Amino acid sequence: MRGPAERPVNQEEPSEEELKPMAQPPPVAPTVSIRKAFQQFWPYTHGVRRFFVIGVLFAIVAAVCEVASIGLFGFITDEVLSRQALEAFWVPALAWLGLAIVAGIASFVGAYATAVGGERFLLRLRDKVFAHIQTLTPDFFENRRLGDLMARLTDDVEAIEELVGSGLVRLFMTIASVIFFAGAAFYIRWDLALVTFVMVPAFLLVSKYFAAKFRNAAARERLSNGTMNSVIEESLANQSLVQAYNRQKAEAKRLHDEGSTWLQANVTQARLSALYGPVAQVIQTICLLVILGVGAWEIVEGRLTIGGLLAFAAYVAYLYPAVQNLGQIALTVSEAAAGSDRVMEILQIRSAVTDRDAPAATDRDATAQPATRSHGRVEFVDVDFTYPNRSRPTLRHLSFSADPGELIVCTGPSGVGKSTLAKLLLRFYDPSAGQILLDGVDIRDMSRQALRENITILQQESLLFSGTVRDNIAYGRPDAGMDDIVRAAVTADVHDFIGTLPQQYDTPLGQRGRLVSGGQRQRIAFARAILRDSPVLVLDEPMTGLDSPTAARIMEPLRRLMSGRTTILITHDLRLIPETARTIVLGPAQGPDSIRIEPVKRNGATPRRV
Ligand SMILES: Nc1ncnc2c1ncn2[C@@H]1O[C@H](COP(=O)(O)OP(=O)(O)OP(=O)(O)O)[C@@H](O)[C@H]1O
Repeated sequence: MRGPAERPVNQEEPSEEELKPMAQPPPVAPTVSIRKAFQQFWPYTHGVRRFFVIGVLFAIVAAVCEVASIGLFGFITDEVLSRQALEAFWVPALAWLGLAIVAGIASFVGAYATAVGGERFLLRLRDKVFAHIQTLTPDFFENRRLGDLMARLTDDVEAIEELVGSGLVRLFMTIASVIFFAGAAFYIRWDLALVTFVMVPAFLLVSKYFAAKFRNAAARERLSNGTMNSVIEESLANQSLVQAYNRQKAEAKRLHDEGSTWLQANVTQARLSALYGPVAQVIQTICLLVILGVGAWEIVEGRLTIGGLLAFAAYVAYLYPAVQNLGQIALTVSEAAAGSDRVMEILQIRSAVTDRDAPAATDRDATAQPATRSHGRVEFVDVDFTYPNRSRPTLRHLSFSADPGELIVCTGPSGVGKSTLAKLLLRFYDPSAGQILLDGVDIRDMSRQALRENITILQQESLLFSGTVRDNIAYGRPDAGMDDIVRAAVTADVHDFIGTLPQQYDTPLGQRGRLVSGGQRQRIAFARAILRDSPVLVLDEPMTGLDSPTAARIMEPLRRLMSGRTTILITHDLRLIPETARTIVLGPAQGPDSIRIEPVKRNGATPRRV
């Protein structure tokens, strides 16, 4: 969170003063070219390309119909209007109507196919990016702001669709229109058409100038959109803290500041977009006037009919917006490139922890098999670990083993690495040195999925979702029947409490399960762990935040939960430690003897640390 607000916050509508442009944010130019961004995301269109092809083909049909209609208009002008021959009107008029209907149908089919292809592409790309993010270790999330990630998954992914989906279709359509209308203009009078083409480079230069500026503004807009989302997400997720500490105004100011940056970038984009149209319009008008002037002279000289001139002018009137559109597409694509840069960055991050492929596993241990249901023997063999962004090791020379069904208590001062031990066992990270074994197999030789099937972790804060009680208990075993769910709830001593809820097992638990108390959340989490029924259990401070009566109440369900499972109980709370448990006392990782295994802990005495 930021420091205290530096200037008073206006909680009403932002004043004119506040809406004045703030200090210009540093330009954030995308680091990838449009071509590279396109190459990166084009493969994701596999399976939907046919929609884009249909979109382009039907748009071309519509453009051909328009070209033919204009030809008919010229014909009607010369053959019907100039000669006042009404009988010659009906056939071209009917043909024109037919062309208009065909063009209408073709436009509809083309636009619809493009939209379907674009939406499917969006769905697929978002799924892929989300699936990729889920392969990354918790380390990635600890270093990122969730709101920004959400913006990348929604707005930025949408922008990419503009690049490789609808934007591409529009590009082809526009190029086809330029070719047809220019071809028709050349067909009528090639020399006059050449005059009109003299102005085309002016369009292209203007577009290039605008696109470069637009791209810069778009990159800033994408960035501030992500930051704004982060502020909203953080602030809403921590509302109780915000309100308890009277930080509403400061939070509103944070959002306002980020919103102002976003506003600036958007206003710049809108200004460029709005300016491009009139500038192009002026160029277009100059061209039309040149054509009319030269055309009038040609008519006077008898080298061109009025119908010919009107049709020619109409072709050019269609041609220039198409050329102008090319510039507009360049602006949209620039925006898309800014978004694609942010999505590509995420896709290029590789998880520090990966599943070994089969040959590598074979090199390591010819007998290694992915675990199905393990017996639950856990061994740490001389394990060292340093967090990626830290220079000092957190764990050094950690060795211990737990037999199937045994309880190992892990204690030691705060920050010494107890929770880290659990993260290593679940392969959120891999040790820097040493090995962790499950049933004698190095856990790096198992798939992460198989490993995690065998381990259930209960973290310091019981994490619940916003679904119902039933959904939350069945989270680790979605196929569980109601009987199993109820049995788990009874064992966790939470069934009676659930019976008092308005919709019993169908009661929604609210955002992060906040509609129930800490102790109730804890027991629901126990029921979830019981239902999952894995052979290894890691309990990270299961009593955190509970008062003595509540803690006493969950002791019995906790014992039931641990019974028959290899349990690593991380705790400072001596009430939890049974007489017979082996205790590991972690000390600061300064030397090889910093970890001590105490055989038995008695009389609630604190184990000594070496
Ligand atoms: N993702 C991370 N990146 C870098 N350092 C980390 C990370 N997570 C934890 N640490 C550091 O590693 C050390 C061990 O943290 P850990 O959470 O394992 O301690 P702990 O013994 O469980 O503490 P507590 O009893 O307070 O829960 C701490 O110094 C902590 O700051």
